[in-house]
Amino acid sequence: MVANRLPVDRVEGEDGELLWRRSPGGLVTAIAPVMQESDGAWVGWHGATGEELPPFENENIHLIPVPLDDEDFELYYEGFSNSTLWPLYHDVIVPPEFHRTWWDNYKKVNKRFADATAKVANKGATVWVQDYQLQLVPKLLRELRPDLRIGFFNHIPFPSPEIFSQLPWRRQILEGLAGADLVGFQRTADASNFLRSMRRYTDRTVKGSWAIPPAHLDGSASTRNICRAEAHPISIDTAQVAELAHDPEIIARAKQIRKELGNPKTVLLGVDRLDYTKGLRHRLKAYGELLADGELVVGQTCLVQVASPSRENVERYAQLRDQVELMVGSLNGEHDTMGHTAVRYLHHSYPLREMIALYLAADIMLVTALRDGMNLVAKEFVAAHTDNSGMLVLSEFAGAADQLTQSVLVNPHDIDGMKSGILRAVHMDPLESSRRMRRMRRHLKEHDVARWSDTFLTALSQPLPVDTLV
Ligand SMILES: O=P(O)(O)OC[C@H]1O[C@H](O[C@H]2O[C@H](CO)[C@@H](O)[C@H](O)[C@H]2O)[C@H](O)[C@@H](O)[C@@H]1O
Ligand SMILES: O=c1ccn([C@@H]2O[C@H](COP(=O)(O)OP(=O)(O)O)[C@@H](O)[C@H]2O)c(=O)[nH]1
Repeated sequence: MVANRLPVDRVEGEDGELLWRRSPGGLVTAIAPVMQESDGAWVGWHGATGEELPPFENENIHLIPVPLDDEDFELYYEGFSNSTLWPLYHDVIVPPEFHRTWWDNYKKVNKRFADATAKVANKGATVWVQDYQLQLVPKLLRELRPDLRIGFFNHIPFPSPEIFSQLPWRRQILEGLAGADLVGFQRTADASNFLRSMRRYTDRTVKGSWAIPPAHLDGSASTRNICRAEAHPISIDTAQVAELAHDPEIIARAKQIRKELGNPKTVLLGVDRLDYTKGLRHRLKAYGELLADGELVVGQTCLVQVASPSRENVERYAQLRDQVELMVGSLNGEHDTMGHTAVRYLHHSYPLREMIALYLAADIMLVTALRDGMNLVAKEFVAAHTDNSGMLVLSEFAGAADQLTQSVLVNPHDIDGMKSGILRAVHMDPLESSRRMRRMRRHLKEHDVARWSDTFLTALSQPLPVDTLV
């Protein structure tokens, strides 16, 4: 497994001691259980800059750290990955920036990951590269180690060719990905966007889900390096979430959370990295209008919004924090009473057990992303409600909308539509909500993260249908 992040981050404790903390985000949530069951190694960055660490074990996973220095952090991680690719791939919600120095460093760091992987992979091994930070690794790795079988999974959306074409290095990125035998995406639309760009910007021929390099000069067909693109929607460890949801301590904690909120009739919940893709401002606007209209009343309703810190030095993230905190302050100023609050805003990151307690404490989960690869929070909320209580309000622009079709689907750009969606969820007949939650939970039981990785790895191991392709 090769990913920008290892499952743990190196952080400093209060007394300056060095500690390991679980890394943020859904990629780690999904990959960690898969790797705990495997005897492979995980190559990735350990979250701190300027130190080289030897390989080590953590929670039964063999970890191989790849170092990043301050310059890599600024140019490769905050720059090209999170200020060029991230906004470009998420519908240009904010304008992507294109800087040649960032691109140069992205190439350099991708090479470092490819070298580290080439060094540790056994002969003929399967290597699975994760996400947009490492799109050049498949090709670099194939050049170094033609014996490997290489898969790639893109956790975020892949944009339409019209948007992707803005990228000055679009051809190099596509060729980098095409080094993989199989490129997986969250949604069918992402896979077809990728194949359309392959057709438009490389010399490959696209046949169905295959991107085939040109024939050799002697006219013989080129069977090496044929790449296939498919949708493989990621999921969660459904059984683990359900098990934690039955843990008496966690159930007690959920009750305590509701009590501390003043036992309102309806608890709404949002849990997001503080990211402009998550639609936090749109959500707060809709909620604020429902309070102003008198459709929801403080004391009877409370919104708990967890906004976990993310990419804090990137300007757009710092701006978003200011905007969200201004909105929360103003909402609370206007609608709070002495005893009750409109929004309980928490700029923190919580461990899994507390996350499950929060899901259990909530009646309605609000996932209103403007664009999101999958959104595992939506799936975790449904899986945690093993009694089929509660309801999920879900943006149609999150990958999870393809699977959680029994949720209340909303377009977060349509504030009136979102307000009606929230009210529909709040007032839904319990028989109907319970039927919908049951169907979604059944889906998640069958389609968990183990099935995701099995299906992907099985597809990756299949031989090429050479006769039909060349
Ligand atoms: O590593 P960070 O920069 O701190 O960001 C955290 C992760 O965010 C993104 O998560 C995505 O993967 C999830 C699982 O597939 C998916 O549900 C979500 O929609 C995506 O946004 C990012 O893709 C990861 O690489 C980051 O580690
Ligand atoms: O305080 C927090 C906030 C989030 N998460 C986890 O982080 C993941 C977020 O994944 P998602 O796909 O929803 O979004 P991403 O952050 O990857 O864009 C989920 O597993 C959450 O349970 C967590 O452990 N603590």
